[in-house]
Amino acid sequence: MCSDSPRTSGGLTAVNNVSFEVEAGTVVGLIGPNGAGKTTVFNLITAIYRPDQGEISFDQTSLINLPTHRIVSLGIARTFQTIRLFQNMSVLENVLAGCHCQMKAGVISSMFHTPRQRKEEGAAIQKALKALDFVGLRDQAEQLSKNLSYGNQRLLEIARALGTEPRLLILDEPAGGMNEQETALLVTFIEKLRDMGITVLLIEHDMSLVMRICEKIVVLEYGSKIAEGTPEEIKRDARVIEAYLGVDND
Ligand SMILES: Nc1ncnc2c1ncn2[C@@H]1O[C@H](COP(=O)(O)OP(=O)(O)OP(=O)(O)O)[C@@H](O)[C@H]1O
Repeated sequence: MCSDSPRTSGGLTAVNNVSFEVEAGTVVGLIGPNGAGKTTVFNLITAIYRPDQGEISFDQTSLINLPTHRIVSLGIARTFQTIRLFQNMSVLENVLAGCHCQMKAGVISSMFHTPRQRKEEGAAIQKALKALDFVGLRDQAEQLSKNLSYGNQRLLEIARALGTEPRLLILDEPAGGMNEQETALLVTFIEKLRDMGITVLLIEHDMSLVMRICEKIVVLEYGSKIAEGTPEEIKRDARVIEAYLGVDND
């Protein structure tokens, strides 16, 4: 995947000339001070925003001009910085909502609840339960989402993304609001995802997490890329140190 895309919003160029690649099967971190343009990059990849120019591609397929549901069906799923769950729906229903955008049965099939429709629904439930199992929430499948702890709601968002069977999982501050124990568990999940061959691109302010699990880190400041490299290279990079000077990195 690479991107090279100015994105102007109300006169502000949020992201300018940012270009990087995410190698399949790796965990890559996108970091930078608040307002650096990290979420904007995610919104560009997932077609929430459109770049004014540049290219964003996934496995040699251009994502420019594709609608979000097509991007999901290519194998890209994401979570959001602010939790976006259907709070009054069950845990399972939330994951199914993600799976549904991949179902192929047409309107007629859905109206008459044909065998094809029933078969697809059964497969979606199995996929959803598998995703819940992965994040340890299967036992709570029937709970209302709003009754989950904050950390578990974040894990549910990951399960919902996994329900679409992505090849690339994009996580926006997955450890945000998690306690130490929940963060440690999250790290094991991300490592497991990588071992399963799922590529992970994440934004995270928890630097110890980023340094521990990312093979590569891309650093943004004021909408531009200021560094890219291994955790060791990034820790030593003078521009990165300067960008973070005075910022609490813990
Ligand atoms: N829809 C929008 N309209 C106007 N300005 C926007 C919009 N989206 C983002 N911005 C601005 O673009 C800049 C980059 O925002 P973005 O959310 O991408 O930063 P970020 O690096 O993800 O920040 P944080 O770490 O605080 O989440 C900021 O100055 C932000 O205020």
